[in-house]
Amino acid sequence: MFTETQLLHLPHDNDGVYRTLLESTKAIPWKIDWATKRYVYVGPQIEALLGWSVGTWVTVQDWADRIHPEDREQVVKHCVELSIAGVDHEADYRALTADQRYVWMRDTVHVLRNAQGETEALIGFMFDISERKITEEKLLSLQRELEVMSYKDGLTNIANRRRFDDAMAQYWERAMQTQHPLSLMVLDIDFFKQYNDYYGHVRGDQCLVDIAQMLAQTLDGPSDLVARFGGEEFVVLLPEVPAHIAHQVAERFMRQLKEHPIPHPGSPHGQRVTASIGVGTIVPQSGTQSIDFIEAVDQQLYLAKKQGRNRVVSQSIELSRPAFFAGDATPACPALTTAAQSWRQR
Ligand SMILES: Nc1nc2c(ncn2[C@@H]2O[C@H](COP(=O)(O)OP(=O)(O)OP(=O)(O)O)[C@@H](O)[C@H]2O)c(=O)[nH]1
Repeated sequence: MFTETQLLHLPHDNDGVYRTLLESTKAIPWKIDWATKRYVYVGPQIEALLGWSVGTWVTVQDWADRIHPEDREQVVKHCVELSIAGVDHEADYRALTADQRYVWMRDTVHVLRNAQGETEALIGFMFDISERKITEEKLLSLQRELEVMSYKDGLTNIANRRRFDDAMAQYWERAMQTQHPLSLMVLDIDFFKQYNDYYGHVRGDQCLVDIAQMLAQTLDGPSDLVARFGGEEFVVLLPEVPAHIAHQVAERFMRQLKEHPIPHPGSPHGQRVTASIGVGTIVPQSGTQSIDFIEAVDQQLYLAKKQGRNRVVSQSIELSRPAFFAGDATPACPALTTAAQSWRQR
């Protein structure tokens, strides 16, 4: 235990008013002599919070030893550096309790300096901030949950359009840097209006869920991304995948759809649900835009529809650079016709 001389000396505190005040707050006061790195005083509240008796706080080593190993190095370094520099500071860390739990603490430290400006002592307060940390962690996890939700399609549980747009921007940039191919599939369910008309919207929704799952199961690349583009249309991004493999992936999905038929009495293709798929592959060049690539692949989908549906149409896509790059009046993507757009508007 501390002897009376080791305890904090408060001038003009003959009746112990200041000490009583200090020791009745929830914040735990302490003082360290900088030359010896020994505790001169620790408020008795420490025992109620951490279980370590006042007498066990002898040197700063006792403090450091009771910091969570994951927090220790960074907290000690931070506090020592600022103490030497004579700068007041604070630190949050997990403190070990006598019964081997951890409590989140905030230490606020005031540096006392002598007439020469040298650090003489540290005084401060420890606060129990566990409640605040729990609330912060709950908020963080809610925030993460919201972020995940904001990237998911509510019906099918796969990625949504927002997630696709982000992934496309990222993969496009990477493919531009590496000059590796990037493939895209755009898939649209055939005669889906008739499916809804025949079975109703609830069964229609279930069909979309089944197609999304089947599509997700068809993919095996670690960075492949399947997303619902909107309505009964899906997109699949295949980074680092050349044209012939992308075509094979699309055909694999078509086989799945055939082997696990979803009845569709209104469809001329075997009275089962079928899909049309446009596939495109590109090695992006500077000055080209991902939106032009998407539209060019969309045009392959349009061709698949036009040629009778229930098929895959693939093409390697080369985009012209926009006029301001090429220095002439060539449109950004001459391959794009308005046909794809007019089909889309139907
Ligand atoms: N159940 C359900 N239906 C949807 C959803 N989103 C879009 N649809 C329906 O999908 C149908 C799409 O119809 P169309 O664009 O004419 O396409 P289609 O009948 O599949 O014809 P083709 O694509 O030309 O083969 C419409 O009836 C929409 O109501 C959805 O979330 N749930």
